[in-house]
Amino acid sequence: MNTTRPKPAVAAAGLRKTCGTRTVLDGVDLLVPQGGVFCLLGEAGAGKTTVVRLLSALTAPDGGELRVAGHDVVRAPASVRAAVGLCGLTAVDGSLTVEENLLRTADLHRLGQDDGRSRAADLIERFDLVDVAGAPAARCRRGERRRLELAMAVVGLPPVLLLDEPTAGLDPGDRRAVRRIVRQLADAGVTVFLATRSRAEAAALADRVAVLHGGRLVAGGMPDVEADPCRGETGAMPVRDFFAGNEAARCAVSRS
Ligand SMILES: Nc1ncnc2c1ncn2[C@@H]1O[C@H](COP(=O)(O)OP(=O)(O)OP(=O)(O)O)[C@@H](O)[C@H]1O
Repeated sequence: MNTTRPKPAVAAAGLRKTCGTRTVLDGVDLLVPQGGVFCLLGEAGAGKTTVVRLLSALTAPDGGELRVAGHDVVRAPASVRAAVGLCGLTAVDGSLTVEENLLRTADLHRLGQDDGRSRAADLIERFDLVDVAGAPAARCRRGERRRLELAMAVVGLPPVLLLDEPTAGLDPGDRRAVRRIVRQLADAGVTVFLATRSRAEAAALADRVAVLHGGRLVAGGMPDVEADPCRGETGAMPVRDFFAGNEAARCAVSRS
């Protein structure tokens, strides 16, 4: 019998980050298992983007431990960067077509010409970009551009995908399309770590939720979505019993 437990996608212990004299993250512990969608929920300024930047090894912690896909962000930042996809990290070049942007990203991941082409074609199909594949990215609508950014983030087949407010600024139809893609990626085995201010977003997508408030985690667990027939269909539903009995968490998200 194989008793080896799969490594968590993210393991943080006592994570601290300061900016000047300001403590932005104050001892954050996180354990994100492989697979599924993990939502980090919190109001503006809670520290979500800082967590995402630490997870992608774009910045280093000032204290605590952080491993992503089994790699230590301080000792092995290059391995962490290779293991994560970060939406928006590779900038879309508006003068290139949608397809060319994907091929360029595939090239950055050293996929090789044939693999790059088939990966780009697959993503264009699956992310509903067929109609704009040959158009300059600058002409894409906002929702198409967001789907392109998502596709570019997963060209290299990262085991962990980091998303910071992936549906912000999108209209409801485009929001649903992005959520559908996020769900498909998670169902295909990608661990999605999604930072959001929106309880509706967390309720629509999350398998697990942690609530960040003032740089500290104040709640975590599984949303009560099974009882909610609207899951994934609407951005406006109340999140019933989402943080039952946890007043701190309710306060933390009351303005989101
Ligand atoms: N480089 C920096 N220098 C000074 N303060 C910073 C810096 N980066 C972040 N902060 C502060 O740290 C806090 C957390 O910022 P962060 O962007 O991580 O929050 P957030 O939860 O992502 O917020 P939002 O939802 O508005 O994006 C904020 O108060 C922000 O002003």
